[in-house]
Amino acid sequence: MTTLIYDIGTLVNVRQAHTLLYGKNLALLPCIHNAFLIVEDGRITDYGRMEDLFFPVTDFTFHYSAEGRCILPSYCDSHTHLVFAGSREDEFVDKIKGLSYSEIAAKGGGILNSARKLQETSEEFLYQQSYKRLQEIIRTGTGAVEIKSGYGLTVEDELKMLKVIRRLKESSPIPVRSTFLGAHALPEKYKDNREGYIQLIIEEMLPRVSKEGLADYIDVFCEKGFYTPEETKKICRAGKEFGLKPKIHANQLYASGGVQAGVELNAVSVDHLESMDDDAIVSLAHSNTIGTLLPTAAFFLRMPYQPARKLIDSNCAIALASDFNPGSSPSGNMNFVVAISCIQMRMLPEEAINASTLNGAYAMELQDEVGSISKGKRANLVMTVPVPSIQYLPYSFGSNLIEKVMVNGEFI
Ligand SMILES: N=CN[C@@H](CCC(=O)O)C(=O)O
Ligand SMILES: [Zn+2]
Repeated sequence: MTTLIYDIGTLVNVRQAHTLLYGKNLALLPCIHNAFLIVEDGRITDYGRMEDLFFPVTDFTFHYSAEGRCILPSYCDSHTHLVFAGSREDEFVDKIKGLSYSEIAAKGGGILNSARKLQETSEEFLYQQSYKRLQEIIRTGTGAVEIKSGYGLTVEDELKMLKVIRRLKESSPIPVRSTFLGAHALPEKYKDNREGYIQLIIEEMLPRVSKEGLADYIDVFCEKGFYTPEETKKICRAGKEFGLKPKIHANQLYASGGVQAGVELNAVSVDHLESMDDDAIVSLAHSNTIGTLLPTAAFFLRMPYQPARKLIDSNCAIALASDFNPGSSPSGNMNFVVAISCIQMRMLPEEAINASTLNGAYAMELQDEVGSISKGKRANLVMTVPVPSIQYLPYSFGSNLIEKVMVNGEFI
């Protein structure tokens, strides 16, 4: 089945060969104006300028005129917790009344609140709720996603979450990557026995996760009041023994050494980065580890935004992700992530698009499948409504500017 899309106003992020984009290269966004795109059996097979399209449009099984609209690769959302049970709007109201994220966590809210809800929820119901969220983010333009466990916090409940992620992988039309986050918080039962819970993760959870092939990555919430850099390294090294590469939560609330721990572990990514000191920036800049910024978490928690400009100007490799979760970012809408990155973190629109597509794909090791308009990659694309320019997308935040979404070569 061959599909031609012609009269594309701007075909965005077109690259045959590519590498992870560091520093100033993040601003280089290759585009073709007045373009065509050919898709065969779900994959991109050709593209170019309209004047170089030598076949009549009627030669193609399906042919659509984009009538000047833009086409971009779908978003690659490399950090979510979209498998969760219920919502936490009561905490949202507590935050409005002035309680901090740490204060809410200390009074049994936060991650432990979601863990209690999840433990009481059946695998089937958890799957149904999560499947709806997955469908919703696909409709808003996400074409590949990473999903974490971490609201189970017991052997059986962590496995339950990971099995739900596996079912999503099987039923999802877009690629899904799975991350084991047993070390997301310290369960109540272990509050005086940290060592005991870490032992449970390493000796009981990890072997089962590995035996059942349930995860691609290992994550730890490396933060004051959660897990120390030393504990993070211990857990991630154990994960590596089982073939799981680290992608960790670092420097969200404090500059607590998480970035340096991630770099030392050769993590695929260190994520959050609201609280960066010079040491952490230098460490990240001299590494192959991607810094994944989650600006909607900073927005929702009213925290300082990630120092995106400083990170890019220091030559770090930056990705953007939604952090979709019930506590600190109850939205998986990557259009808003891109807009807020430009508005509040002073990223250029070109940088934000690259960081949420190609670099996001690298942050899930899916760069050969998705993240750019390249021959051989999946045709996971978004078509905008008529817009005057690419810069208009983050500028006109809040409007739905996506007219159509293509997944595996089909408009959904
Ligand atoms: N920071 C740690 N984990 C999530 C928040 C989880 C929650 O509050 O439920 C995050 O990435 O923001
Ligand atoms: Zn997170």
